[in-house]
Amino acid sequence: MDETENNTSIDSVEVGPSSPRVVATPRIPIPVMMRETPLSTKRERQALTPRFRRPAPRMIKTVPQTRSIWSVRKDTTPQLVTPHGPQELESPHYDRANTQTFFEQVFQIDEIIGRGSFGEVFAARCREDSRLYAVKVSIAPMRQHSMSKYREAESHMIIPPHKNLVKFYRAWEETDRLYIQTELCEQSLQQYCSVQHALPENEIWNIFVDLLEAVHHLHSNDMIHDDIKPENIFLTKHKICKLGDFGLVINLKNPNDVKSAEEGDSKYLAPEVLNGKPTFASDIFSLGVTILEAATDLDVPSNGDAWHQIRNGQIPERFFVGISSDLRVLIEQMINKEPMKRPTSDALRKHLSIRTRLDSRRRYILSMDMRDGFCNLMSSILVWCMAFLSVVFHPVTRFHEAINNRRSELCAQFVNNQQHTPIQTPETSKVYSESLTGVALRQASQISPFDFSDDENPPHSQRRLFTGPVSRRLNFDDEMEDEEQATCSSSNSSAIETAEDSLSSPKKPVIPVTRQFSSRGTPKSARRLIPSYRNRSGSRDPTHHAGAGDSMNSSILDQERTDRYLRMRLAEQQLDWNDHSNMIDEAPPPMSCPPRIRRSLRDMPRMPVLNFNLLDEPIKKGKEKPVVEPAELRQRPMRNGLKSLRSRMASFQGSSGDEN
Ligand SMILES: Nc1ncnc2c1ncn2[C@@H]1O[C@H](COP(=O)(O)OP(=O)(O)OP(=O)(O)O)[C@@H](O)[C@H]1O
Ligand SMILES: [Mg+2]
Repeated sequence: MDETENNTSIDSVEVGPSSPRVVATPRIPIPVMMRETPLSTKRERQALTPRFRRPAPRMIKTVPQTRSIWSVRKDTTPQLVTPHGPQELESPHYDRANTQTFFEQVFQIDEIIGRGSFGEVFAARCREDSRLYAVKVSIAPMRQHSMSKYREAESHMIIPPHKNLVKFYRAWEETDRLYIQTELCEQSLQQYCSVQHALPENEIWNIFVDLLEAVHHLHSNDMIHDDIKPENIFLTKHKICKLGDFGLVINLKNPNDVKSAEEGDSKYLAPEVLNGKPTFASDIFSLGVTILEAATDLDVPSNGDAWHQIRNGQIPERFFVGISSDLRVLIEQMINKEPMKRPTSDALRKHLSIRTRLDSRRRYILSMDMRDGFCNLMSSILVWCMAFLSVVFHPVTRFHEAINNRRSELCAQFVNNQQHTPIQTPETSKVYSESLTGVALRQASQISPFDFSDDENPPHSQRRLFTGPVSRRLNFDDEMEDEEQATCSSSNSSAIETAEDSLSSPKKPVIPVTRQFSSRGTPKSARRLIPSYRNRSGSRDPTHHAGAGDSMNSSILDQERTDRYLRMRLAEQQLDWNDHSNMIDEAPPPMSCPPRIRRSLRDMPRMPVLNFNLLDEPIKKGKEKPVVEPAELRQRPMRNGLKSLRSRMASFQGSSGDEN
């Protein structure tokens, strides 16, 4: 085709000594199909074709089931593949009795990271050392007695390890499938290039140098890789290139390998291999195409004219824009049609551009290895330390926990045992209980702490008054039971007033009594216990019709209660507060008691013993005087401690004496 007729084509622009005329044409994008040459970059192809997005890899928990046309022997025991033949495979995590495969038992499978013609590749964490590996599993069960059965595994074992080759760990066979465990890399060069497209030149040189080292290592060991391509080249997290997939590797020392040599990927295939056997030079050709693809983002053709165009050295100039002449020359030499004209790996290493980079690259890889080794060492030391510390401090933490629990148990026990309220007046109960619970009395002057009539769940400190041994100890006699207990517990002294109940019986003398259970100020829990309250609330209930017997009983009960109350008040009045011989001698609180409670107990005056005999004395009818509740007591402000109670009692005594 005449170039002058198509001067709008980019590919028609020829620059260089071979072209006499340089035609500077405007760079109008032309669809690939209309171009003179079918070669294009991968980015251009992506722009023309609908974008295909590979679906996210599926999380696989087990090795997928596959079918085979081959009838296979189900040998379930895993066999380690070694250069000296199969050997028994052992692992502390493998249980023969378990129906799962060795792979499923010893590895925790993360995801599928790749699929090839041979098999599927899984990223899996080995339970033996908790590290991640790539495990390649053959898709189809392999034919029995197949000569090439273990080729990839054998190649891995034969090739001496090299920093630019994917590291091999082990291979085993189970249920006629081959498993190859190798080092896990971050991604393949093909994946990296498909994202980055044309890579910067320094990265290209690094890749070139790494791959050249790998190829040189293989060639110097009489091995031909035969499948060099970006899909079989892997990048680590430090961007170090590693050559992998030794499925087609030819060991020149093994005549069987040479005989059964297969062609690699046609995209990267040297032209002479179509009619012959792979050679070192064919590897160099594949490496040259790989570097060309990485450097120019060329969409490498697998066949057709474009395939021949590359092999004839007719790569349009535009692909080399921005690439140094050194790199371009080396690439062109490597993809030379004539295998004899291609440089050997050794000759390439001696090239000035590569030789200068080899040393720095070696140092970089060494430093990264050392860094990784150091990080691994530190992390394993850290894990050991953490394990050690957790073992050492486990008993200490348990001990501390146990002591704390015991201490709180003892405190609770002590508080319960120390509750003593021999004088069962609302005032004393309140003072004592509040001193225990730490509720300040000044708060009580504003809001009665016991007025939670509408609250079924009073605060914890208040709830204590109605539970436990306090109320149980208040039984002066069996009959009093709930009523008296509740009277003593319920310390709403503002409830002292003339009893409405006593007015219900006109025959009885009008005696001022304590209204024991007012609907306001008496906790519901206490109200429910008390028959008088129940009767009262029952009479309010329109559905409740109390009979004559009921009212008689209740008036007798009220009378009794009033009598008892008056006797109690008399007993209180006759207390000798200065008689210390009559005091209860209590042991000091133990040290396990919280200091706050200990302090309040220490500051409290000792409680006098109540003379209960007074209660048993027969009541002298007519002699008893109605107790008039002093206004001071009724409107009593809630003040601190027994001191105020004592002074009030004294004044009350005095006032009653005056009356006498
Ligand atoms: N060690 C590894 N680290 C990370 N990814 C890997 C590793 N080995 C394989 N892969 C991924 O799995 C894909 C297929 O792996 P591999 O090339 O070994 O399989 P294959 O069956 O030989 O395929 P093909 O014959 O097409 O080359 C690779 O392209 C790569 O994406
Ligand atoms: Mg492969």
